[in-house]
Amino acid sequence: MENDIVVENLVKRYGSIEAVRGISFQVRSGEVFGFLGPNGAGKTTTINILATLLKPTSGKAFVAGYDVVSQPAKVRKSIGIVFQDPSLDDNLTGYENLYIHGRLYGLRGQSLRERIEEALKFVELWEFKDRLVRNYSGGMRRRLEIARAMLHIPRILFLDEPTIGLDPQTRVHIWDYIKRLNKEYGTTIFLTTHYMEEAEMLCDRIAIIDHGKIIALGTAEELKSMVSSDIVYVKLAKNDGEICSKLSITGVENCKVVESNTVALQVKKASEAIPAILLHLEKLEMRVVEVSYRRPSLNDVFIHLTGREIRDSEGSFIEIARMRHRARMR
Ligand SMILES: Nc1ncnc2c1ncn2[C@@H]1O[C@H](COP(=O)(O)OP(=O)(O)OP(=O)(O)O)[C@@H](O)[C@H]1O
Repeated sequence: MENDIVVENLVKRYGSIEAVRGISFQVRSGEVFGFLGPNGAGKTTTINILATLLKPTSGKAFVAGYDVVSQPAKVRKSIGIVFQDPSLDDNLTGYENLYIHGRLYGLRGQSLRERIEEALKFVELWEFKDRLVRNYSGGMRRRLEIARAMLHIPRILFLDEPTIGLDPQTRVHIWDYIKRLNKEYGTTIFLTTHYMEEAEMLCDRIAIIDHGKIIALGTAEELKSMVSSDIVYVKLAKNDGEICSKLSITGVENCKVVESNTVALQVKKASEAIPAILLHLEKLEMRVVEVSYRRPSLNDVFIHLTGREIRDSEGSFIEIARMRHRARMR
């Protein structure tokens, strides 16, 4: 299968800070590929190098077959990019924003008008085309940015944290546009995110990045199989301070009280462990109110690999700080 992005031993230093520390990976043509990692992991730096906005310190990167350092113009013709920070002109209408962008890409006349109409209809903004962008909501702006990035039908689309700061409902809509873009236009998509569910929902393959290094790469299922445990939740009718010691039976690898009456048990295979756990509790005459289990999440994979969490709570705190900063800059 053809590769649309090839990265070999890429390094980027900002003075003494090594933001990207020798990463290598390939993105296949037609694939949705995600970089998942916490803030400061080096995701934006990588995307900026691939989009020719930043020069690498060393290593090689090829996008659509072109070298990002020696053939930047050819790379730029093949790509679209949606930046993490807003980059629309607030004082123009949605239509005008796309028109200017299209002219910059050499589109004009009837074909430009047709492309704008198609792109605005794709993201369901056609009826708002004459409204000033300053009166668009956060979700509408993101959609307009996607429309702008797809205007020249790029072979590869880069999305840097495509749903950062958006509410969950709008986030799901944006995911839908990204999936459709990939399916209907065959666009190869490279996106960065620190939302695990976003990586899981959208990406064919995911590279987990931390401190400038790729620490794991594969499909969500492959990554999750690195953590070979399920988590079983057992809710008891009564609180029991000794519950974990009572449940130290064969097959239970770890036990944690998560709520007063509920324990989380780490087991190899939930389907095999649950009957044994229930039988054991019955013998102890402890009444069970509820049993559920979950497969490991990408967050469990990150914890397994780094000992830390890709904390969404921390992410949202940083997002709020960033949005405030942006608002002040406007
Ligand atoms: N222009 C710069 N000068 C100095 N350091 C930088 C610069 N840009 C990024 N860094 C540092 O490089 C590291 C990687 O940053 P980068 O923005 O690529 O990470 P990220 O994973 O995209 O995180 P975020 O989502 O917060 O942007 C961080 O330690 C950051 O502080």
